[in-house]
Amino acid sequence: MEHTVSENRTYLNYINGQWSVSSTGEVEASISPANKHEIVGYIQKSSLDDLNAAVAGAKQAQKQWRKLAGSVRGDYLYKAAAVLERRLDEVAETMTREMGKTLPEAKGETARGAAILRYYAGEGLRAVGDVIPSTDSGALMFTTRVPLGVVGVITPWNFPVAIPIWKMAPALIYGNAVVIKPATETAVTCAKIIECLEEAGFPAGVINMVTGAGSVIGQGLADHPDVSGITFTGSNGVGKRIGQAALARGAKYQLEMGGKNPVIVASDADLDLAVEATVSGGLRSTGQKCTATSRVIVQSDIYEAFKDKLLQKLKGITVGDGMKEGIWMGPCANENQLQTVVTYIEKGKEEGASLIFGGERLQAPGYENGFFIEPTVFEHVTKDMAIAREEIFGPVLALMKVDSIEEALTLANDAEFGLSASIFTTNIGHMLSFINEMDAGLVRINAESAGVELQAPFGGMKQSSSHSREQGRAAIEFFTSIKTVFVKP
Ligand SMILES: NC(=O)C1=CN([C@@H]2O[C@H](COP(=O)(O)OP(=O)(O)OC[C@H]3O[C@@H](n4cnc5c(N)ncnc54)[C@H](OP(=O)(O)O)[C@@H]3O)[C@@H](O)[C@H]2O)C=CC1
Ligand SMILES: O=C(O)CCC(=O)C(=O)O
Repeated sequence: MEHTVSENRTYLNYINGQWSVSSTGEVEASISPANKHEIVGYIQKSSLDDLNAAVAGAKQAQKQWRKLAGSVRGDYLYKAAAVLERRLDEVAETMTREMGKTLPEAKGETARGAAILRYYAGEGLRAVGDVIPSTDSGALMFTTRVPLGVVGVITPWNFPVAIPIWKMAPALIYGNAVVIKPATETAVTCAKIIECLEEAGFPAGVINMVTGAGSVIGQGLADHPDVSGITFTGSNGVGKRIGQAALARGAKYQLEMGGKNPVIVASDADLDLAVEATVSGGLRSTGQKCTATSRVIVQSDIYEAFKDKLLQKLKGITVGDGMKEGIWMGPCANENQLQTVVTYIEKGKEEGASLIFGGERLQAPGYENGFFIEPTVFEHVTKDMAIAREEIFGPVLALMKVDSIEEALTLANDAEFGLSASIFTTNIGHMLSFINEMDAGLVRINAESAGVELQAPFGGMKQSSSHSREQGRAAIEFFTSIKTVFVKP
């Protein structure tokens, strides 16, 4: 089969300030999910020797890096933001070609990456501790914070720019060195971020990237005795394994995992707003966000009106190659993901839910080489069905009908996960019940479940995370340790 080779460059590991060839000599192609014959670039299948070299370089570099003033570390992040902004179009295009989200979404995410870098650059000048009155009037007692050392960063493919940056930027500003293992699916995009960081002039060894299999390089980071902290976003199974490996050797860990995010539509809701937000929150990025809406819980008296408006809106969704203008929804990011979505659609039908929109893989001419699926809606979904309980990570909405807000809240909370949840209502009482009773790390009123603000804490309850929070000032809790200082002259 002829390959449309759009780029035949191999993206190397970045170790101790050098672009390095792996000891394995093996590479694999990163392909476009919109056209599996299009190769975006080649990435290395690295070995534990490569990882060990990266960790050793990071360990050495961190000793000097932590001694710099926070403002000096911040200057590197400001420079990186400027470089990323200059290369925004190129980075965003690589992201779209490599994982499929539409170009406007990819551009928005890349701009968000630059904003995150600037936010954490500013952290270099903010307070880190408290003065605490001692019981000894002649003593000074205060807290300060110290970096962990070398931080391992394991990232998924669904936010190829924002997630690596929202993990690396706080790690760096607080004085850690990093070794990142990006998702294989989006390693070319990650290499471009690392190029931006390199251009910003970070000292050699402070930032390292090693590509390769999760089971080798990701697990190797989790097990490595010189890696003091591991931050991970991805699936629950892998996250739990990483957490256990880190716990076993006393390392700090932070896990962001799945969601089964509900939206409640109350009788008094602005239905147009609720429909708009359900479509955007559930189907943007082809439903591949941990914050994506997947359960739509609607009060019975407005159920039919909501459903009609929703189906009407879905008819206007254009599916296709995210590089093309006018496309609203791209493909699934890879073939496995497409298969997972198809399997859940089949399960939904088998378990007795009614398919009322979409449900088919798109394979007509123009789609045949990509991993495209229609936006899909089920109704008559009951709480025990797989499509109501498990994370699908695809453009599938499950409609559930309830009689009251109390019933809606009970159903919304009947999930293993607790990441994000929304309610659409104009009733202040419903809003307050939702804020108080909804078990989720993010609760949003009259706004979609997806989309987080970089300056606010982000993380989930229950199985969605390791109960830690990322982003905003909350990041300092993971990337530093508190030291309590008692000074007696
Ligand atoms: N919470 C979220 O935002 C995300 C959730 N998911 C969920 O996970 C499902 C599967 O997606 P998938 O890409 O397979 O997610 P994974 O959890 O497998 O991948 C996430 C990251 O972990 C790495 N990894 C894989 N195996 C190991 C391991 N044994 N030890 C350490 N690191 C490892 C991956 O590397 P490599 O790419 O090389 O395999 C990748 O960098 C999705 O359907 C979705 O439900 C997926 C992505 C993001
Ligand atoms: O909704 C967002 O912007 C962030 C989602 C996210 O962190 C994820 O899907 O991993």
